[in-house]
Amino acid sequence: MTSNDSLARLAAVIESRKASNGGSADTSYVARLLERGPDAFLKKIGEEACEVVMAAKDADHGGDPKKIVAEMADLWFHSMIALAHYGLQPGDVIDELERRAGTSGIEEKALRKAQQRDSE
Ligand SMILES: N=c1c2ncn([C@@H]3O[C@H](COP(=O)(O)OP(=O)(O)OP(=O)(O)O)[C@@H](O)[C@H]3O)c2ncn1[C@@H]1O[C@H](COP(=O)(O)O)[C@@H](O)[C@H]1O
Repeated sequence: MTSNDSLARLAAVIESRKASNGGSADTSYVARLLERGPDAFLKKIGEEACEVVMAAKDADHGGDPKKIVAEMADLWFHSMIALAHYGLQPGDVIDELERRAGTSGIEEKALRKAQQRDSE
């Protein structure tokens, strides 16, 4: 199974929880978060991002880098709940990364700054 398939499968589960309209909030963590709304899952995204940073800093000081994987999985998972809430798909993010492929971040930033200057 490719990573795209895994993301698509998880997105489909999240969509099915969304379709239950909070009906399975007693048994489903996803349904519960969707029912609680953006404040709940956006807070989790912030927390999980901090946990990724902490795991990476631990790894810098001799900790196990695999902890970064676990924290990053939590971050991706909660981010996917946000995507579903806003009617988006992981494929939209992958398409955006594809669109950026081959464009250096430095080149892109210089172009953006030039466009900003032109519009001022
Ligand atoms: N990938 C995940 C996944 N990753 C993390 N989590 C849950 O995310 C929660 C938050 O993680 P934390 O480390 O912050 O734990 P916590 O302290 O219990 O969290 P809070 O009390 O702060 O909410 C935990 O309860 C994890 O179990 C996930 N819950 C579900 N999934 C996927 O979503 C599917 C549907 O899940 P349900 O909707 O629960 O059936 C599952 O089959 C999985 O594929």
